[in-house]
Amino acid sequence: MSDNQNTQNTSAGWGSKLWKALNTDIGELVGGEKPATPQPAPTPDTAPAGPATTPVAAPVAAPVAVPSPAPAASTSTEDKSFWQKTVEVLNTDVTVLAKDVAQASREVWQYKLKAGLAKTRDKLGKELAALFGGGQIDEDLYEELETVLLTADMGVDATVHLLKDVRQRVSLAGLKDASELRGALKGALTDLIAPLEKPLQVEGHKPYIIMVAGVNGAGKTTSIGKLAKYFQGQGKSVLLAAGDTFRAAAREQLMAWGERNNVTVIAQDGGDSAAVCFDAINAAKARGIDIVLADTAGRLPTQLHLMDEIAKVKRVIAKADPSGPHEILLVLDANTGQNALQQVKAFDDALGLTGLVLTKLDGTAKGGVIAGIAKQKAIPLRFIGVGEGIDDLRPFEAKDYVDALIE
Ligand SMILES: Nc1nc2c(ncn2[C@@H]2O[C@H](COP(=O)(O)OP(=O)(O)OP(=O)(O)O)[C@@H](O)[C@H]2O)c(=O)[nH]1
Repeated sequence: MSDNQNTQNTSAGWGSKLWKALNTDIGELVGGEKPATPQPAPTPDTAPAGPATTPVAAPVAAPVAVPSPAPAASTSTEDKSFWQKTVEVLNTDVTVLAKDVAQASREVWQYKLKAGLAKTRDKLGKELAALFGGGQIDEDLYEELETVLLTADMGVDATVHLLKDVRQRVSLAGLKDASELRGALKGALTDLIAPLEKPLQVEGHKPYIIMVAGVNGAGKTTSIGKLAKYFQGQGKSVLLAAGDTFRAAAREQLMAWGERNNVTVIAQDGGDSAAVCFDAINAAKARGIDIVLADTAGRLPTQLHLMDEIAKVKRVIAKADPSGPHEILLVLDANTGQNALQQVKAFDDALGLTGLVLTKLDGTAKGGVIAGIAKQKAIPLRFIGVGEGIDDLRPFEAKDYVDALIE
C-alpha cells in the first residue's frame, strides 16, 4: 500500500471518529458510562477528560492550541492522537482559509487597479498597439514611441530615460520586430518605478505619527479615512487628528468617518492645526493608540505663508513626540499630471517628505506620471487610490501597476 493510500485510510478512520464525536456523546466514544446529568462538551484544548452529552460546536475560527499538558490519565493513546489530529486539522483549515482570503483580496485589488487605470491604458494602450503592431524597429518607431510616452504624462526626463533603456534592451537581445518592443518597454518601465515600491511599515514607535499634506482637494481627508480602515485591518488602533481647521467640512467629514468606524477623532472648534495635532498625540499616548493620522488643510506651494504654517505643524508634532512625525505623506491627485512633480519638490523642501499617496488614478489618463515622479526623486509611493470606495487605496506595487497599464 502506498503512503498516499495509507494516509487516506488513516484520515478516513479519523474522520468517521470525529463525525461520531460531533454527533454522539463523548462517553460513548471513549467507552465510558453515559452521565446522569449533562456535562459541557469537550473542546480540543481541554481534551476529553470525561463524558458529555452536548454536541461539539462548529469549528473555531482561530488557530487552536495542541492539548498541553497531556490529556487526563484515563485517556488512551488512541484518544490522544485523535484529539491531536483534530487540532491539527482545525489549524490547517484556518491557515488555508486565511491564504484563500488573502488571495481573493489580492485578485479583487488587481481587478480594481486594472479598471481604475482604464483611461490611461485606453489611451496609452491603443497608441502602443498601433506602434507595436508589426514591422521593423527603426528610428521612426523610436520617435513615435517618444511622443506616446510624453502624451501619457511621463515627462521629458522619464521618457528620455525609458527610450535609452529600451534601445539597450533591443540591442542586447537582438530584437528586430516592433512587436517585441512591448516587453522591452514593460521591463524598462518596471525597473524605473520599482524604487518607489517601499510599503509603509508602521513599527518602532507608539504612537506612529503620520502627517498628511497636499494641495486643496487632492484627497487627503478621504485617504486618511481609507488608511485608518487599512491599518485597523492589520489589527492596529488608530486615532485621527482633524488638523484641517481651515475647511469646516473636512473636520465634519473626518468626524463622521470616525463615528462610523469607531475611531476617535480629536478636533477643535476653530483653533490651529498644530494645536489639534499636539492634543491628538497626547491623547494617543494616554490611550495606548498605535497610529495617529494627522490631517492638514490643503495649500498651494505658491502660498508661502501656508507652507511656513505646515512646517510649524511638523515642529509642534516634534514637541509632542521628539521622534515624530514618523511619516510625512504628500497626497497627490493624479489628474494634475506633470504638475505633481512641482508639488513633490515644494512640499519636500518644506517638510522633508518620507512618502507619497497618488489618488484618483481612476479618473485620469495621466497614470504615466508615476514614471516622472520616479525619475525626479524616488520618494516612496506608499499608496495609490483608484476610486472613492473605502478599499480603493492600497500599497503600490510596480509590477502590478505596469501589468495593468500595458497589456
Ligand atoms: N475617483 C476618486 N475620487 C477620489 C479619490 N480619492 C479622493 N477622491 C475624492 O476627491 C474629493 C476630495 O477629497 P478630499 O479628501 O476631501 O480632499 P482633501 O485633500 O482633504 O481636500 P481639502 O481639505 O479641500 O484640501 C472627494 O470627493 C473624494 O471622494 C480616488 O482615488 N478616486
